[in-house]
Amino acid sequence: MGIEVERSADAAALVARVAAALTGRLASVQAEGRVPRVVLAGGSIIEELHRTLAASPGAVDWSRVEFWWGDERYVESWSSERNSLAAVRDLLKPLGADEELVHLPPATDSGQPVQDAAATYAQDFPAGDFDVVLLGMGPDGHTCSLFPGREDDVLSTLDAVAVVDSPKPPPLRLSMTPARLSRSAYVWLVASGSGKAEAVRSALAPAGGTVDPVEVPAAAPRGREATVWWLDEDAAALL
Ligand SMILES: O=C1O[C@H](COP(=O)(O)O)[C@@H](O)[C@H](O)[C@H]1O
Repeated sequence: MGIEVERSADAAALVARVAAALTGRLASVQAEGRVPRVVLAGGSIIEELHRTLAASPGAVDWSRVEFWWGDERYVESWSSERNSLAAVRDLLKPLGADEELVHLPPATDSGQPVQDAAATYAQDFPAGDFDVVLLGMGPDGHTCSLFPGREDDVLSTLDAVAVVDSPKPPPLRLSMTPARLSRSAYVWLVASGSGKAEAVRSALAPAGGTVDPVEVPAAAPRGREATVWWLDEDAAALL
């Protein structure tokens, strides 16, 4: 299935729109009597989204939502480099998430080597699909901790991989694979700013017409119902 594009005028309009879409989706899953399963991410625009959601929680019972992370930096649990620490502070605590439903990825204080930590991280994933996977994207086209040219990570059939030499610090990371991220009803990637425009073009309007997911990992995860790239005009400028 292809990637749908939703454009917003600027970063503020973008996060407001994604926040409204997410609260609507979660509320409708709850109206069906299910506990929604959401995968969170890190990165600048996603952190802005967290703060917007905390201020506009919508008609969602946030104590009845389950959370995972698409990737995590493998550092101490208290490190400010952790994606999950920012999300807990800015989103989950303000909205009253139930700690029992928050699946924090392992940290180095677990004492595990990073390869073992990746297996522990994956063991905590649900047997079924996610409802919404939220993704950010780096200017190089990486998403989660899936970096361009890392074929073993991008094409892995495992649910999660250990990244030992990330080109973006810190070097040790845990990441869901595209195979696992794609086990979701919806995959929503959010990108803002001119720094992401070239990566957006490479994924959505590539020279020659075909995208190599190994070179543009952000293009790899696909939702079972839909894959939507939510862009502001600066990020979409080269389409
Ligand atoms: O390292 C990471 O970066 C990406 C993108 O971050 P951004 O600040 O350039 O928007 C993010 O999606 C990922 O979760 C994070 O670990």
